[in-house]
Amino acid sequence: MRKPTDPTSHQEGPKDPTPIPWDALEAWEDPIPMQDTKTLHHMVRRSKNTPHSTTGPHTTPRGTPKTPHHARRALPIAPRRNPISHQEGPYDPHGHHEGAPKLPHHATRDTKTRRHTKRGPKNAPHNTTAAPQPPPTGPPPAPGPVTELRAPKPPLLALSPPHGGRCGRTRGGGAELSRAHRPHKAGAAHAAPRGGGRKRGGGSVGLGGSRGRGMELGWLLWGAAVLLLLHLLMELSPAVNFVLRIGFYYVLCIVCSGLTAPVCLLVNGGRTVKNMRIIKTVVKSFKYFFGLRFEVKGLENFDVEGPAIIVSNHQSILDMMGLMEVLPDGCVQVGKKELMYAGTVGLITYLGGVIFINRKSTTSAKMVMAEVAKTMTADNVKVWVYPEGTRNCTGDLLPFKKGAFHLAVQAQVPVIPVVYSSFTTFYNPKKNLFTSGKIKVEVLPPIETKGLTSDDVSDLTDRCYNIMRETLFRLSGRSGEGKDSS
Ligand SMILES: CCCCCCCC/C=C\CCCCCCCC(=O)SCCNC(=O)CCNC(=O)[C@H](O)C(C)(C)COP(=O)(O)OP(=O)(O)OC[C@H]1O[C@@H](n2cnc3c(N)ncnc32)[C@H](O)[C@@H]1OP(=O)(O)O
Ligand SMILES: CCCCCCCCCCCCCC(=O)OC[C@@H](O)COP(=O)(O)O
Repeated sequence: MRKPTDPTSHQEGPKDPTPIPWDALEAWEDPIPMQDTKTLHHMVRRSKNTPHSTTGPHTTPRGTPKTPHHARRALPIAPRRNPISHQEGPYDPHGHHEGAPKLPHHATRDTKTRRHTKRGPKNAPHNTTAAPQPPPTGPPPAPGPVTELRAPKPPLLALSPPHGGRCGRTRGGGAELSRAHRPHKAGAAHAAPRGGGRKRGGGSVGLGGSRGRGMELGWLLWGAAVLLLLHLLMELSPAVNFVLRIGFYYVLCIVCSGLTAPVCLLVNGGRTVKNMRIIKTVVKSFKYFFGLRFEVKGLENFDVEGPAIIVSNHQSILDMMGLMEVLPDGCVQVGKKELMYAGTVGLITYLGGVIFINRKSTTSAKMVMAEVAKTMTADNVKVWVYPEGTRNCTGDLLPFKKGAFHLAVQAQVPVIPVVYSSFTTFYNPKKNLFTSGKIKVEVLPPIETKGLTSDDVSDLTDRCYNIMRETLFRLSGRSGEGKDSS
């Protein structure tokens, strides 16, 4: 007996002179899950080579390999045409053809019912010459989960070898339009099944296409409607506007962190200040989503020899955009250790070289800062610190913590103050205010610490505080206020 070519195998078997009537597979009643077509092809091929009687009860000759159970399960019901005996004839949607494999018990339950009601007793020989049946009267049978008997729409791309053509080394694996969707070729080896091929093919492609387009249009319309509604709500309610915009910012941070982290790992291999370049590039794009503009002055003040301590005011989580807008190369930040656990944002801050401190423990914070003082010169990194130690969106400055200034004196590096104008003109959580706006940023000249000691830290802190507060008021259009208070 000829060894069948297993379409699922990639070994080339003997050429088969007559192409498998793949269209017959389309005649099968059930939509065949893609992964089962191969099983099906396998079954068809195997059984094709087993001599079958085409009349009388079907007996499997001795020695024919059994249909594996799983393959039987995959096999659908009542084929349109018997792909094994290739009998021509009208399609009997409820008849059971000779040669079609037995179905597992559960799958035949519904068919039995249907067959009696529609087609006479069980197993009656299929009358291939009978006139086409009158359309069934009464309500159509409810489609069963497995025994759906309506002509299925076969997958547009059926995994099957090209029809009759050659597909390189193996007969398996090609993807092609299935019979029902292929343009009908005149004089094809097998006439298209009644009510099948041409109509279904033409119809289904057209139908599928227009239905697909209709679905897309529907979704687009829905999307547009939702966006319009959201826009209206944002216009009408400051609270909705605030929540949606800040929520979007959070989502942007979380998602972009998750996407940027692998890039940092791939490009730089792990935790390094070099990742800040990548992070900076991504975060700098955020301003466009929120209609924020930065007006920067004094960037040349970052051009100091070697490391430095940068201190800036801290108003909100939006500060990350201001930070990245002016961040010089080789600069890490000091952040609260809770940030490390902020999901993907924690990962990206870790990869960016952020120094995490425990604000609740002065001792441990001091130890970390002392460690940084030692290494920053060796590593030639700048360190960005928010001396207020927390966010403050009042338009004024909180009293400064001294940690950054102890760090600068211990490392004998300059302190470079950076001031951002007040966000209160466009951002105030208490008033649900979050609109577009302009932020003025000024990098002030460095303050030298060479020769200073820890005793000078208090003065250094106060000096820096005053300069920065005055600048803040100036940039925020409140000049004249900062001079009198110390
Ligand atoms: C791709 C898309 C990505 C999207 C997402 C964006 C990701 C962006 C990626 C990456 C950027 C990440 C950016 C993160 C930014 C986070 C920002 C924050 O988390 S801000 C909160 C934490 N930072 C601070 O807290 C620093 C400021 N604090 C200090 O420096 C403190 O001084 C500290 C914590 C060290 C200690 O704080 P104390 O609460 O004890 O207060 P005190 O007054 O400063 O110190 C008490 C006594 O200890 C002495 N002392 C302080 N530090 C000392 C030191 N280092 N050595 C010796 N003595 C010290 C002081 O002189 C003071 O003593 P006497 O009052 O003078 O008697
Ligand atoms: C899966 C959980 C993800 C959580 C998403 C968090 C998104 C964060 C967006 C960027 C955060 C930038 C760092 C920052 O600005 O943190 C605030 C701290 O400086 C000060 O904290 P606090 O005022 O003392 O509470």
